[in-house]
Amino acid sequence: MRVLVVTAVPAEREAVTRGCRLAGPPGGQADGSADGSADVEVVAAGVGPAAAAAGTARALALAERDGRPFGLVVSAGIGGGFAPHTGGPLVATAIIAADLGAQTHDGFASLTELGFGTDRHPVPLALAGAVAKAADAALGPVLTVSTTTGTAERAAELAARHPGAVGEAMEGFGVAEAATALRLPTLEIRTVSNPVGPRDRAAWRVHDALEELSDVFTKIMPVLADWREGEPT
Ligand SMILES: O=C(O)c1cccc(C(=O)CC[C@H]2O[C@@H](n3cnc4c(=O)[nH]cnc43)[C@H](O)[C@@H]2O)c1
Repeated sequence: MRVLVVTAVPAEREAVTRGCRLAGPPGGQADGSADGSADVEVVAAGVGPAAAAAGTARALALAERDGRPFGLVVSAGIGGGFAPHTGGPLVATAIIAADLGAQTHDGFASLTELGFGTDRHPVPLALAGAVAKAADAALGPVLTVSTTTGTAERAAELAARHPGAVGEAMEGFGVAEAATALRLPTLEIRTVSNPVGPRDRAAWRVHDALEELSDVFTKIMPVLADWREGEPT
């Protein structure tokens, strides 16, 4: 099965590619079992949900045209962590558009609450759990925003609205929208570069998070290689 991994920037794409290479070449054993590596293509689609959706849709469409369709799509990269997840890998149990909706007199109303569609995408939970176990990652909802949280108040507002949320990033919902349009399952995997909250660029650990991202993909490649479409979600 082919896996499409979508990152925002080239540095994340290189980190994922390094991690995949360390897991060995794609292919399978003569008996059809996996050899611990998956056939992975990694694209850097740009920052934010719109760029992510466009880049994902393009990659999926080209693969369909070429007769080499993908079976799984993964949104991956660095991200913010909600306390207590201020470091390490995160795996989404749901991919949620946290600021897609309307400001009302009663506060924020999501797209779902407005009746205009969905503000969340499910993930194949059995696969997410296996990936999280392999990567020693925290499991929980990952929020997609168009504006990075910059205050403790906003972080608290998001955490209260989405109990159990482990992380925040800017691409997952866009990737999931494009994947869902082709009825493909989506995962989101992040490594924490900073705590979600007050804007403090000095607190960002981008290099460490990129190193961790490589390590995560080396660890999870056998899980991705063994997974088959249609398995329990
Ligand atoms: O506020 C700043 O000065 C600042 C400095 C560097 C980077 C940013 C970003 O907003 C990076 C967004 C980019 O990285 C992902 N990311 C990483 N941490 C977070 C976060 O806490 N909230 C949302 N996105 C985050 C994101 O997926 C983008 O690709 C700001």
